[in-house]
Amino acid sequence: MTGAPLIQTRDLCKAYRSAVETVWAAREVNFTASAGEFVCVYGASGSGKSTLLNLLAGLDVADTGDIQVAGVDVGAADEARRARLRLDAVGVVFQHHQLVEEFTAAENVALPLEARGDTSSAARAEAVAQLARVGLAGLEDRLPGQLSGGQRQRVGIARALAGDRAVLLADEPTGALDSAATREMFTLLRKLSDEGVLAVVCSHDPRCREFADSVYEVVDGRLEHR
Ligand SMILES: Nc1ncnc2c1ncn2[C@@H]1O[C@H](COP(=O)(O)OP(=O)(O)OP(=O)(O)O)[C@@H](O)[C@H]1O
Repeated sequence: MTGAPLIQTRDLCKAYRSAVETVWAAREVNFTASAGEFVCVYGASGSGKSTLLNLLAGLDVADTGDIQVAGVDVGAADEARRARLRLDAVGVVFQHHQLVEEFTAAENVALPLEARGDTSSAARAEAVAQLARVGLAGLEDRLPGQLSGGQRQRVGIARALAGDRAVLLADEPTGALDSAATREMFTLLRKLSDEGVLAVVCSHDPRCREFADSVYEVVDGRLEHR
């Protein structure tokens, strides 16, 4: 299922400059992706995958070019507006789950909801629903240390999607997982896309491409459709 474009970039460029060199981490990136799409992005180490995700998430700012995400002009948005975009529409997960170890699964998922002003009972109900959606019903009150690596990463996905966020940006989400948990993670991401989520997944793992609707390679900052 694919629908309206949720991400559109035009000629996005980002360079990192030091006294000795200029590294083009994004070069004229033109990228469109829609609701319900599972996009796999791969590329050599240092090619610019994380830079692209960080630009899409508004965690980093492009030098030139346009970027629209969920109806927001990210290039024109200030830091507060970009943070709000992440709370409302764009969830991000990384290789390491970045859960708060002292909080239960449900408390972790509730964090962004409480940050945007939901009451604690509404946040808890939504957290329980999101945990069920990622296959963790019944494990809401476990601490991260009482979950497997794959389960912890699922909590991270539930947290990223909590509040009905439509875009999921995942940077090497299976990098710390074994082979079976990796396959389960891609199966979950496929299911979420089938439910309407736009998932943009940077992954070295070739199995990611089997599950994706569209596949891109980043080569020296350029995004090439495969
Ligand atoms: N904050 C920064 N300052 C300077 N250079 C940077 C910075 N962030 C990234 N780079 C450089 O930009 C290029 C792209 O980096 P990026 O992390 O986006 O690549 P990547 O494809 O995600 O790599 P990996 O697979 O190793 O995570 C690399 O040459 C990197 O060294």
